[in-house]
Amino acid sequence: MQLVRVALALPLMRLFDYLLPAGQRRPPLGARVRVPFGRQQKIGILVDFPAVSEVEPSQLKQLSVVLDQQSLFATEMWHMLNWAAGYYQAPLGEVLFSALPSRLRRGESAAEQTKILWKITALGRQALSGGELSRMKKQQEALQALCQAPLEKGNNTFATSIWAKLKSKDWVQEVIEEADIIPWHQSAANIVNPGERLSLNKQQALALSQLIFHQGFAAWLLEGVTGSGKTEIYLQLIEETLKKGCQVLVLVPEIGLTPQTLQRFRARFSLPVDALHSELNDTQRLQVWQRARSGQSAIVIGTRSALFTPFERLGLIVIDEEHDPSFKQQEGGWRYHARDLAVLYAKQQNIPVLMGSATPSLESLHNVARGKYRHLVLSQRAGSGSRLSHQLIDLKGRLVHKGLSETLLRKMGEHLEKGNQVLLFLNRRGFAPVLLCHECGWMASCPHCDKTYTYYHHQRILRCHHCGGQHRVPMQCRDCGSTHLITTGLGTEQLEEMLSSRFPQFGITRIDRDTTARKGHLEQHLSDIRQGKSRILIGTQMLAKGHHFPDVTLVALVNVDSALFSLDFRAEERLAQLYVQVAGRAGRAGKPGEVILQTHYPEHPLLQLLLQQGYPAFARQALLQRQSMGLPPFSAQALFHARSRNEADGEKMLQQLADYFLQSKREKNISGLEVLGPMPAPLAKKSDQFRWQLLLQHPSKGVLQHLLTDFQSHFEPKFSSVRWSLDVDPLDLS
Ligand SMILES: Nc1ncnc2c1ncn2[C@@H]1O[C@H](COP(=O)(O)OP(=O)(O)OP(=O)(O)O)[C@@H](O)[C@H]1O
Ligand SMILES: [Zn+2]
Repeated sequence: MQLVRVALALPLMRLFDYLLPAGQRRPPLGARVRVPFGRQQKIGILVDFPAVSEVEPSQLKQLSVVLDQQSLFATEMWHMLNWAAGYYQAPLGEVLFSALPSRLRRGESAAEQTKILWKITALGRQALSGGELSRMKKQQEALQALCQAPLEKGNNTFATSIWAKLKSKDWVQEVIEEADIIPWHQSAANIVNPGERLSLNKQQALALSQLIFHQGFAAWLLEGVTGSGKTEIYLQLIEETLKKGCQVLVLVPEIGLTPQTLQRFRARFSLPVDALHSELNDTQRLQVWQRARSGQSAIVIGTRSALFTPFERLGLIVIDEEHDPSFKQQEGGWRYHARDLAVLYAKQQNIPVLMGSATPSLESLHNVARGKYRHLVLSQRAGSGSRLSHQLIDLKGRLVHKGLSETLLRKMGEHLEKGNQVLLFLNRRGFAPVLLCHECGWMASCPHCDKTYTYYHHQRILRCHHCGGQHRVPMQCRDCGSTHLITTGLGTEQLEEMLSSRFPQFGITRIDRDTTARKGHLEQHLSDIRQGKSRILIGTQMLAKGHHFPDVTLVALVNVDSALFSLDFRAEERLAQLYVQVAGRAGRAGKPGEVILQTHYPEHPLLQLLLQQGYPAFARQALLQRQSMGLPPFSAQALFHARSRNEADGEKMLQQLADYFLQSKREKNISGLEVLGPMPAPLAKKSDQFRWQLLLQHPSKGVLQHLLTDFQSHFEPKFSSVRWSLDVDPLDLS
């Protein structure tokens, strides 16, 4: 009897063996199968045909049914995912399943379904024009929509009941859509919309010609200052790739934040551009997966997980803002880095990968220095973008109005009077981060997280930014009973309030997670900014990323001092990147741009270096520092997290791990291994869970890999009360 080995979507490192029913043809690796598991049936993915099983032959069960006659994974994808499961020490089942759209995870068919469409009938048109529908608003809207184009049954914004009513009156009918799966490269004559393409400046042209001239795999780092026209280079390289009949994958940090980018791609190409964003439902996600796989999409744009989209013929991967930490999965069972995997994947396929940033990660710059990545540089802004002037304002001893210095307020006035826009960056939402007792110093803090509550003035509420918990604002101090409660610190809500009384004549838009939580609000805010309705822009990180606002001439960073003294060794890199990205929103179209940074520490070496010599000089120095301290990218790290409701258990479990690794170090004589911890995580308690961590570090990735693999096969931590996870190449130590 034929044995098959199956990976299930379970947080377990082991695989499961079954028997193939007699007489059944051997399915391909990467096909889904349904198997008995305890009393249930589970979907698994076939990963091996072992010769023998550790399970007693009498205990082996037969698999129930084979769901796919073809593998769901192309060879390169299969290799990449299998490699990644090993490298990131993740269960293969979790890895393979997370690469599939959820409908396939549930066992639905992978083949493209013929769609059923709703179309309007002649009777329906009569009803619409005859005004019979004035009291049936929804039905009227649905018919009006059908006048534009047919809608897919089961995949549109109108309720099923509306369609039932319309159908009962014969105003609509169901029509089966003719399958048209002609790959675009067989049908398309014109790839680019004329008039959209820009003529490149010298630096851009040089970079593009190197990219085009090179054949096969190469990892390119395009380091171009903000507004230097990196996107234009992506677009023109993509055009060349499409002309060869190949598809393109574009990875971006957050697609919802910058709808402009997507619009720019759609405006440029007259071919199908599919976006994978958070608002797609499961059906739409599956459709993008199918369209890319069958070659119907020319370009797929998406965040981290879009890397797992199957392509019929992939020719290029572009990664925009490659330094962005969101490319690293920070939660769950397998914490992969999409950029690093993309490089490996591109190599297997022998295609180029182009990574762009104004502020490349130190990892990527190190890879350039080691000759692993090729470097392209754009040192000047393109088109009418101007050079920026930078200024530090020393807040020490100055008069400050709610966190803003007189100098900044005056500058704001000047820029606004000239008809320009001003952008204020403050990475803290809410009114104030602390509510405290003026008599005794008690601070209102979340009982579940041991962190202070953020105070929201407008809603009169306290909110915990870690667990999302809420509390009404107390009237009195819990310790001394005083009613004299005050806020300290500044959040975006308070900044908005202050500025609207200071500059009542100018519209203000605030962009943070609170003002954009509802669907459509972000788009509304961005459009207010673009139309000039609002002239003062206040925002958190959300406003710093990739936006192009031509009328912004002044950008101010209100308060970034806490990042200067963080314990995280990556904090300086993050701050430098943030500064450059935020600053880069100024002076992008013809008008000179000014950047102001307020600080109590103007002499801080990081600020001095960054402002006087720019990001490349900062990065060079930061790399030297990392090297002298043996930190990444000059060493490899792996971080164990443990969390439990009981304060002691997480620590105990990690102590066992630490002992295990220290023992391995002695026994195997591994010099250079550092075992740091267990120590409380920087956020030591969250949602009633106590959080601990243990950090391993070794100069060699390979050595660390071996240790971890050994660990997985030898060590079973015995604490049922503790949930733990392992993060290889961690980016976030919180
Ligand atoms: N060759 C060119 N000639 C004229 N204008 C250009 C050229 N290249 C780019 N631009 C314009 O310069 C602006 C910035 O370009 P683009 O958005 O491509 O830069 P970027 O480097 O991707 O920016 P960022 O990293 O800040 O997002 C855009 O308005 C773009 O239309
Ligand atoms: Zn909390």
